[in-house]
Amino acid sequence: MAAVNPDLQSERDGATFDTNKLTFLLDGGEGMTERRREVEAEALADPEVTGGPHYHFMSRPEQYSDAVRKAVHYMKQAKTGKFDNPADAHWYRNTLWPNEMAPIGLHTTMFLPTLENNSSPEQKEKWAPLAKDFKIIGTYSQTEMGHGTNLKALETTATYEPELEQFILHSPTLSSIKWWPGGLGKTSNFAVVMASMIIKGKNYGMHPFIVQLRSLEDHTVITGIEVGDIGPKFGFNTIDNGYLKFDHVRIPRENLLMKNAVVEPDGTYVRIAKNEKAAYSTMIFVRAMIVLEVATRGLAQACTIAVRYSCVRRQSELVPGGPEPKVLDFQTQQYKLLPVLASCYAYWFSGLFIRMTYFQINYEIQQGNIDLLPELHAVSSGLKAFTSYGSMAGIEQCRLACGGHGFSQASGLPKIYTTMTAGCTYEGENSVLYLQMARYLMKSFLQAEKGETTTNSVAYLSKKNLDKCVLGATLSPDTIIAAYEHRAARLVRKAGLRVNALEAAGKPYHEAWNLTSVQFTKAAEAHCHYFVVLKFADTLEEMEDEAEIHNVLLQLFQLYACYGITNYAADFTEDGFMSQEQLDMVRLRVLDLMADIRPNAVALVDSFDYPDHILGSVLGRYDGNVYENLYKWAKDSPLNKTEVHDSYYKYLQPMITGKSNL
Ligand SMILES: CCCCCCCCCCCCCCCC(=O)SCCNC(=O)CCNC(=O)[C@H](O)C(C)(C)COP(=O)(O)OP(=O)(O)OC[C@H]1O[C@@H](n2cnc3c(N)ncnc32)[C@H](O)[C@@H]1OP(=O)(O)O
Ligand SMILES: Cc1cc2nc3c(=O)[nH]c(=O)nc-3n(C[C@H](O)[C@H](O)[C@H](O)COP(=O)(O)OP(=O)(O)OC[C@H]3O[C@@H](n4cnc5c(N)ncnc54)[C@H](O)[C@@H]3O)c2cc1C
Repeated sequence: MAAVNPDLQSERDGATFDTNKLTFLLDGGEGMTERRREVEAEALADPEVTGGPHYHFMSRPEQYSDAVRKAVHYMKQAKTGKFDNPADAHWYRNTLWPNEMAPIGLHTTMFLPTLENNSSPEQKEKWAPLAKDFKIIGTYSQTEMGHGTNLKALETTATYEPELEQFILHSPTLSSIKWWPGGLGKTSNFAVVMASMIIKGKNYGMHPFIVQLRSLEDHTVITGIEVGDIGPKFGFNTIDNGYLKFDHVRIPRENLLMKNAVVEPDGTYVRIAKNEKAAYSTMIFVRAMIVLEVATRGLAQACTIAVRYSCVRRQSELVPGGPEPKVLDFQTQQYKLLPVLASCYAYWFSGLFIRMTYFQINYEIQQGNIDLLPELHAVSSGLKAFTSYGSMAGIEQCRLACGGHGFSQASGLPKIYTTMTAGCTYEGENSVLYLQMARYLMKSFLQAEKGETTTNSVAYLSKKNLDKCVLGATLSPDTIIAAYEHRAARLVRKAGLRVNALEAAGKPYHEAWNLTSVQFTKAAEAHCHYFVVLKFADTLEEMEDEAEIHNVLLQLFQLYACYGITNYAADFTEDGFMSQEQLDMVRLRVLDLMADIRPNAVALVDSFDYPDHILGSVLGRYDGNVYENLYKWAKDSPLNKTEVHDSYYKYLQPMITGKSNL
């Protein structure tokens, strides 16, 4: 390995804590880190993983094709049973497709989980092994050209015919064509298709059906089905998001996944699930995973790149006539990057929390206890929206902080951004998810107004909140949490009271709701902000024995919280809760905290522990040897393969010389 750039080495030498120990905390324990590193090291040593063509120098069809090559490599490895632990599979995939979507991504994240969680025991026994062994490759096909959000309006029909015990799948309109499912266009031969189930003229709403799309022999499309790729996108170009149209395609009754509802041979419909939204369960799972796996990790990579580069890049003057400083020594550069880095840590701890909570509550749900489903739905929706919006803005901030070189694909940042930002839309558009959280907040507000106790994430709504902020210069976690609680409770209450007032003035509830939805979206955001602050504080409380790490995490916590207060100052001050003096103090503390964190900035991003291959960035290389590798990158550009490009002979030469050598 090349020598490390001394400007980065000096940062590492000056760190006040052991990065390894912080990595253990982020991974969930030393054993988890060791295992992740083993899996990554094995993948990195494999030329099938690292040795393919250069991602950025391929056309889109080449990018897709190379991603399929990798998919086959992955599936061969998986078939040996080496990824029986889902976490191992996950680390391997992240190394194989760094910031790319695998053509079989939906197979692993939604198709298989839907088969496992929505099938009857017999169906699970039949389908899950086929999917696990990649004998069939599937996707999750729900969204249509006309509707993604409003699932009640999905137009694809599955009409039951008792005589033959079959469902007939049909796409009755242009807008009913399935549109967007990942891996649908060219890769998958099966899909879970969400369709409105009709029995004897009655529409029972969206249900999951397993449907074969292509021959298992030669991949030709099944009669009555039309399927294809939807074309190039803002990102996600290694995956064939697709369209799918049915023309009266018959499938057996048994292809309705029957864990939550059964259709008997004579067409009798029997609901089994206690909650009518049981068919939405895979979406909850993915939303809960997006927080850490998509939003936070994307941001962590962008921070790694921008912070390292900011310690390698020297520009301008700090001391008149003095040497050019590292750009991270400018306060404005710290202001661009360090609050973003703090938010990344904040999201990380919320991500760990919601992942664990998902598995705990889902276990309860599988045992038949659905009491906590509304809480899980609300928190996973809200956190997915809050963290993906925050990461989207944070990654762009990181790109801006890298100046001109940030705009080059060599920075790795455009790829990280376009892949991550899709997470603001898929799996529930963010405003729509905030409004789901808002429904929960409205209900909880009404409970609190009645004097009932609210619990879990909304416990603060029925508590007596402080009227005056007691935040002082020590910035204790308790006083910070109290301030965020006050803000969220006030915004929820204000929105709730407005709904009530509009209704009292004669507006129907739906109109009162729509007229309050901007306020409610802000209330939902404030609630999520509070929750993320709370989970960060909980993490600090649980790890008090690691003094050096605790110190630096406490600084990050304080920076995250203070920066949030300065950004939303009106929310904290307009009702007189926080005084102008307190706000001024918080603003100054942001600057002081940045200075405190600055010496550990590189160590804090090193702790995310991303191998260079995953970062895919010339600017963020671990060794900091940026300039020589930027030069190499440019020389590798396909446009430089010949001294004179073909376009000269085609277009320029005839214009300049009046003749053509072609
Ligand atoms: C190791 C592993 C790593 C993994 C690593 C992951 C990587 C990850 C890569 C991903 C790769 C790309 C993957 C993209 C894949 C797609 O994008 S798949 C398509 C996703 N589509 C969506 O998310 C659609 C969004 N829309 C919806 O979810 C619903 O229609 C809405 C917006 C929630 C509204 O639903 P609705 O039926 O109109 O319901 P609504 O009348 O609003 O509410 C009725 C009641 O149901 C409740 N409700 C609504 N939804 C739910 C629910 N899901 N559950 C429970 N209750 C619910 C409401 O709270 C409400 O309750 P009440 O207030 O009445 O008590
Ligand atoms: C990269 C990517 C991958 C995807 N993968 C899959 C997949 O594998 N499988 C699959 O089935 N789908 C997939 N999707 C589809 C995705 O789930 C939907 O696009 C998403 O749920 C948003 O729905 P929509 O497109 O209908 O947006 P729309 O609902 O049309 O959103 C447009 C605007 O309308 C607003 N809006 C809509 N309804 C409301 C409301 N009730 N209140 C207030 N505002 C509202 C939204 O906030 C938004 O601003 C994917 C999408 C993308 C971009």
